[in-house]
Amino acid sequence: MAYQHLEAARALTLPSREAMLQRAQSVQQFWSGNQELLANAWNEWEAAEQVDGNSLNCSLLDAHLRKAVNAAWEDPSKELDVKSLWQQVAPGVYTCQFFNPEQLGKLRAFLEKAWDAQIPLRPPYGIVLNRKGAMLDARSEGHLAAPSFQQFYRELIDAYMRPIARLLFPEIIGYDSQSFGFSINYQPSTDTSIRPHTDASSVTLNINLNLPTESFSGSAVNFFDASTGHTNELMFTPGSAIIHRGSVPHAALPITSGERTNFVFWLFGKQGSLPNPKGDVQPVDSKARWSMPKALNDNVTTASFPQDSYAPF
Ligand SMILES: O=C(O)CCC(=O)C(=O)O
Ligand SMILES: [Fe+2]
Repeated sequence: MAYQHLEAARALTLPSREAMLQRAQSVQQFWSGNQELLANAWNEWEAAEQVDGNSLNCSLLDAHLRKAVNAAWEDPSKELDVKSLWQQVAPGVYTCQFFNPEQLGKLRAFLEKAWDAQIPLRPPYGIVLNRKGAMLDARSEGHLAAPSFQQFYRELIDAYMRPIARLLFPEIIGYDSQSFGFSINYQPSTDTSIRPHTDASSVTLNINLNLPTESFSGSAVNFFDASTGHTNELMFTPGSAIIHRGSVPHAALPITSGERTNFVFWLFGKQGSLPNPKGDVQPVDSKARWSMPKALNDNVTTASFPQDSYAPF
């Protein structure tokens, strides 16, 4: 059999939604017991589907952001050009155009294809179990382990999210070595909203993946400003991103038509550690912010950013 792992993975029976919601032990056993099989299956899937390993790359990003980030990696003294692309919309909350909407079709096509691969993917528990979402980070069992996706995900986290987060939220330095990620999808008939909560992250990057042709109504994200009592209601547009301190309370309002698909990425410190809200912030220079794991393509572990296996959910 040419693709024996792929076939074996497709023959698995996914635990029921009820069992997942109850966090039954059999569910945990399913994901941990099949971890290696699933990783092999995703490898074979890329070969079987002739997935172009280079189709997911930074040309999908907004050109202004990509250019400014590349320039800052070359010369960290240019980092303010990155910062100026992010607009503060509430305390601890910034927005920016992240993906180029015209390019997003490539990413969405890949994700749809992966969704249709019939390889079990673990949906994110988060606040509620999201039916059409997937775990993305290699620390998460049942994650989207397709190698080309993992390479792209690492680049988004290591080349973009971490230095941007350090620029906007200096207190996260030292609490940003670990990454976490999942996708979410809202539809009026399935998962519609998320109640108010804070994230177990030092910083969260939430990126919309809707195509320009995919409109939706409702589904604003509310951010609560404890100092004023104000609620700031933000709407995603195709490819736009919100980056916020994990500690800022937020909620997603019910979606009333269409669909919304997002990537949600978290950073935190070793074993889930988070910055002390009252702690002193150590001043660091721009070079330290734009210091990079040695090899971006080196799946997870790098000398400067060793990953642990702690997962918040
Ligand atoms: O609806 C959103 O985009 C926010 C999602 C969120 O806050 C979460 O998954 O923790
Ligand atoms: Fe959240």
